[in-house]
Amino acid sequence: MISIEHVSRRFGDGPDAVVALDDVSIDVAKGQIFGVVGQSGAGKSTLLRTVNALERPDSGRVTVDGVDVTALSGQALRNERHKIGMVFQHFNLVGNRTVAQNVEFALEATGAAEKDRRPKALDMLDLVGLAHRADDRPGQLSGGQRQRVGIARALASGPDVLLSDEATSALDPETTRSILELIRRLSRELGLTVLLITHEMEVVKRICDAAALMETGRVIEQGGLDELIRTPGSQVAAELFPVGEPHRIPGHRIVDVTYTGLSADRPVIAQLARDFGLDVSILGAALETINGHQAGRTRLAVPGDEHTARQVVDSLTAQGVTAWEVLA
Ligand SMILES: Nc1ncnc2c1ncn2[C@@H]1O[C@H](COP(=O)(O)OP(=O)(O)OP(=O)(O)O)[C@@H](O)[C@H]1O
Repeated sequence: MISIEHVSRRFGDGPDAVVALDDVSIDVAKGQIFGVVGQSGAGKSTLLRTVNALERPDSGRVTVDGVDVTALSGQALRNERHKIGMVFQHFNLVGNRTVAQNVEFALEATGAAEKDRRPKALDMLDLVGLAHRADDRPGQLSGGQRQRVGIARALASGPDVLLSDEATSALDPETTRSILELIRRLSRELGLTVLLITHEMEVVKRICDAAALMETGRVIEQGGLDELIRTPGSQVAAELFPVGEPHRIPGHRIVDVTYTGLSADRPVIAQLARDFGLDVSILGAALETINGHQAGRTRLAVPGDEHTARQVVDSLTAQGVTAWEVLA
């Protein structure tokens, strides 16, 4: 649905030039919630802005539902933007207009007839649970409620794609959770494709189907969340499961075990002790609910040598979990 192909963008010239995007390629499937995560300055905002053509890449292209947005301008671009809703960190609502009027603005931009705007705005507000606040001003609402209005406004033009620029960064943890749940519900109900940028792993963990990690303009790793958490050495997985940096222990090998889905409920470590008679110690463990499913990682110290570690990894793999030796 969204295809970012070899996109590069540089700001400035000469020694002061900043490479904000360096050969970035990302594919977001229809209906998927895709998170781009990274530190400040990684290039996330610039990337998001290339998708609705607020930013032009120096090279590469972006297509949305098969349309090359990098090649559009004028009315064609404005029409295309109606298919792409945008949610902002600071909501960007107009303070001296009512909640309903804020949503109506978005409808006006699409050319909707005046008589249809208010009923449609109320429908949108109903979708986000705020129809009863239609005639209040944004200043009378909480941060979470304002973001709900921001979402209603973004959806008013009936977009296929929702771009979210740190939509929950200004909100407290509980409100963040409710906004993320709303985005996930709307994505599922409306078949919306969501591309969100965030610096918070919590956001990735809660709603993303897939994610990309960016660092200084480059994508360091990307993939489905299930796949990333089973990839040895994945930085996304290391942040999702905070079991710490591994340390060598004399006479032991260090093995990480990752459980997803059904394997999360199986007593695989007890089985290991029975099969090999090994006195395995647990150095760390993290259990998380990732996109609604339970997943976990356990770090083991296995007494023995490389050969023992290999046998343990093979046995764990045969039991349907993902295991690998760290610091091998
Ligand atoms: N219009 C611009 N002119 C010059 N430099 C820019 C411009 N926009 C972005 N940059 C630079 O490009 C790099 C990437 O910025 P970008 O805002 O995309 O990162 P980010 O990951 O979204 O960061 P943050 O989370 O802080 O918003 C930064 O070094 C930034 O200073």
